[in-house]
Amino acid sequence: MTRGLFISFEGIDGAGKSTHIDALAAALRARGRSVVLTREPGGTPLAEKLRALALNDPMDPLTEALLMFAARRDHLLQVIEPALARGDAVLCDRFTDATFAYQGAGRGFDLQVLAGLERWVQTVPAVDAPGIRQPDLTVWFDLAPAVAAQRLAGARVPDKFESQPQAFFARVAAGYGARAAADPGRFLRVDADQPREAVWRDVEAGLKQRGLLA
Ligand SMILES: Nc1ncnc2c1ncn2[C@@H]1O[C@H](COP(=O)(O)OP(=O)(O)O)[C@@H](O)[C@H]1O
Ligand SMILES: Cc1cn([C@H]2C[C@H](O)[C@@H](COP(=O)(O)OP(=O)(O)O)O2)c(=O)[nH]c1=O
Repeated sequence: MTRGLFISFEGIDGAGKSTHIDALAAALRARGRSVVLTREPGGTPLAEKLRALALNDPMDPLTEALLMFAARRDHLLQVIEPALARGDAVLCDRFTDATFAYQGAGRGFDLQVLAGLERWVQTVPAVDAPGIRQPDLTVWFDLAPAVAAQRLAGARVPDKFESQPQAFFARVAAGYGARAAADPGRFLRVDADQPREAVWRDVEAGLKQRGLLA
């Protein structure tokens, strides 16, 4: 049976994740893989309710982090783990790196507490201790906040995070950089400040190089 494959997509709002997730899903399906496209926070009825709260209601950083991880636990158990057990490819628009980047670096919430929650939430029967479930690959769309803001201007109505000032996104971007530096083997950094076709070529090349795309 084909081994499951778990790929997350990360980057600040407007970096171009959504633009390329569908293309990767199509490329994998064209090669005969079953693909589950999903997102965080969200991906299950309960987690989508938590998403609506987390993205719209004001709350303190601990409450926000707990909602993100509560949504993640439900999503992991209901959707991601069963899909990986079937041998599917799971493409997830954001995962735990986003919590470290937004609630940790962006809001300034304690990274040690986040690391503890990560360990609790991502401990699953299919992964032998002391390991935890992590994406096999994280595609990180790296883009300067000023460029992302330009792309988003007029493109959609901003949610609670998207309406944050650029200084917030500069911290979030640095947070992603720190996560990537701590686990370089898992991260594929893509320069998102290029035309769409060039960004896609880099995504495709990175996957091919790792033997994840024929
Ligand atoms: N390489 C690119 N160059 C210019 N604009 C882009 C590029 N990639 C995406 N966009 C546009 O930027 C906006 C944000 O892209 P999107 O994929 O929704 O980002 P994200 O999902 O990371 O928030 C969209 O309007 C999209 O059409
Ligand atoms: C997964 C996750 C997302 N977020 C934020 C980042 C985004 O601003 C928002 C939703 O992400 P996203 O789905 O990328 O938004 P959109 O569909 O509008 O492109 O949630 C966190 O703050 N922490 C998290 O753990």
